Amino acid sequence: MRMTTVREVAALLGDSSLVSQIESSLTGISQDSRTAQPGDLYVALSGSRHHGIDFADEAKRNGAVAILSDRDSHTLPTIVVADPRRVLGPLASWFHHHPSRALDVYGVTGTNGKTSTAYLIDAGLRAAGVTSGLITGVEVRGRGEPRRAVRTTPEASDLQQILATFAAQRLSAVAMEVSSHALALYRTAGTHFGVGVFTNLDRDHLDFHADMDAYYSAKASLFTPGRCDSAVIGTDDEFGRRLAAEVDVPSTTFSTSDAGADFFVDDVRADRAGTSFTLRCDLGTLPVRLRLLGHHQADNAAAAIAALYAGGVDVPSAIDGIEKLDLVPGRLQPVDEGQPFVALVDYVHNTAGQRRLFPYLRSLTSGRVIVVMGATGERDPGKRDPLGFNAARQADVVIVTDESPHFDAAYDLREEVASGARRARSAEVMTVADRAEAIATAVARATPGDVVVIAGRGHDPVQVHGNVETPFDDRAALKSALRQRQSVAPSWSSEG
Ligand SMILES: CC(=O)N[C@H]1[C@@H](OP(=O)(O)OP(=O)(O)OC[C@H]2O[C@@H](n3ccc(=O)[nH]c3=O)[C@H](O)[C@@H]2O)O[C@H](CO)[C@@H](O)[C@@H]1O[C@H](C)C(=O)N[C@@H](C)C(=O)N[C@H](CCC(=O)O)C(=O)O
Ligand SMILES: Nc1ncnc2c1ncn2[C@@H]1O[C@H](COP(=O)(O)OP(=O)(O)OP(=O)(O)O)[C@@H](O)[C@H]1O
Repeated sequence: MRMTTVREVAALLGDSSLVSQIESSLTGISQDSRTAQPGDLYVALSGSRHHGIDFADEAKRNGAVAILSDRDSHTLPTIVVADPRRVLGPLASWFHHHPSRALDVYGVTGTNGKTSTAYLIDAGLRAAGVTSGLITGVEVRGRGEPRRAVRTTPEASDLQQILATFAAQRLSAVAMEVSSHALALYRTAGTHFGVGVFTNLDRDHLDFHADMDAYYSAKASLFTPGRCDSAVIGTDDEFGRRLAAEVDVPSTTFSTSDAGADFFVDDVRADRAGTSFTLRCDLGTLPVRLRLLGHHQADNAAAAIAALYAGGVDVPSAIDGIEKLDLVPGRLQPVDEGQPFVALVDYVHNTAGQRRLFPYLRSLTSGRVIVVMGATGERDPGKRDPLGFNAARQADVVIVTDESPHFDAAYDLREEVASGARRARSAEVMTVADRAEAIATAVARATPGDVVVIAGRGHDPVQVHGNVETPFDDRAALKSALRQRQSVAPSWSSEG
């Protein structure tokens, strides 16, 4: 991608006089009136609920000096362009002196595995001596204190600010998640990716994308020549195979099923201690032993290794770091209070994730698999029934509870999931509205040798009812329930 000059920005913005006029006074770019700062250009976007221009007065009160929008405003000097959302990213990149050009940016997209793969890439970079920043739905981590993430992929103005901070901190690389929302909403426009990774694609987010084709196209747009130098593509599903056939940038494939892939994952073994596999590639036959749990982490590790190879990183050193990664927060995270059964927290929230997760859980026990689950509000209603059905087909006890209803009715969410579970006619199904109580119920029902998994929220530190955020961490709640049960039954005598 060519460097964007003021002239090119003016072309983007269509009004060079105003650009040069504001350029000297511009000290920031914001797309939210509530967080606009003195000296900001406020980008008033048209959205599904509001038009930002309606908040121009607030932006002005907060010190904004000009507006960029698709319509004029009498509140502040306004640059009018046809599609401000498309312009925002390149403009923010220009404003921050194109930070992504000063960093090796690894972008990971796909339905599942984005967070895990980003953490694995980061671990591999650090072990290979490459200073790396991390931008995931869990945290944003540079050299300073990590910050809790607000989005899986930050808004365009925030993203460029973060990348500029990483460049100023003299980091050499970034591993980041790229959500399909971010791609569809041009949040990563203006960002240059050295390596783009496509993990997999299956049904999710069809509340936002019109259909699977639109979902695929959003993901595929990451791998556009000029925006992304090389692609690493998982070819275990039809969309990955389609992308590998269509992509116009140099690409590398990884697979657990196709021995002809550039990186072939063979002989995967997953137990309670970790996951081992053999990676066959032109570097040879590489044995890999992860501390991470679940067969699917072999897929993510292969994606990370292939990405680092494509990025020119020393692979043996990178593998050493990947093997030492203890945990991806909230992804099959064990909670152990000495109980005689396995207790895990996982972020699985779609049927593709369940299809990989439940066989692993089943492999850990000759006893029962007890799952606590629900569905988040304002997300793909069409997946709720299948989530319940699929869980009940593979678990023995399904306890349906609240996740974050947002403005959806919590009772309806639970009933949609529970009716799917009951339809499976195979597991014991119950609904417990209060999440802490649901977790305590699972712990109370568990007997020695069982597996308990608290699914759907992973690392998520808050539950959202309406617009009220209440702190709630599944890992802490599970720990508390285990301690509570031990306190009343120190011998863990079974109540199941
Ligand atoms: C579905 C989605 O992603 N929507 C995003 C989209 O909202 P929108 O276009 O509907 O915007 P809107 O709410 O109508 O507001 C229009 C404009 O007015 C601005 N505004 C609004 C109110 C105000 O007081 N002041 C103000 O300036 C907003 O910042 C926005 O620019 O643009 C907004 C700002 O650009 C985002 O905040 C908003 O993210 C919402 C909050 C969201 O929840 N997004 C989630 C789904 C998301 O992005 N998730 C992905 C991962 C996938 C997942 O979570 O399922 C992620 O990358 O995090
Ligand atoms: N490669 C994979 N294939 C299938 N399922 C996976 C894979 N990796 C992880 N999962 C499952 O999906 C869940 C989410 O994993 P992860 O957070 O790494 O992916 P993600 O794409 O970032 O998810 P999200 O988009 O919700 O942030 C995990 O808890 C696990 O159950």
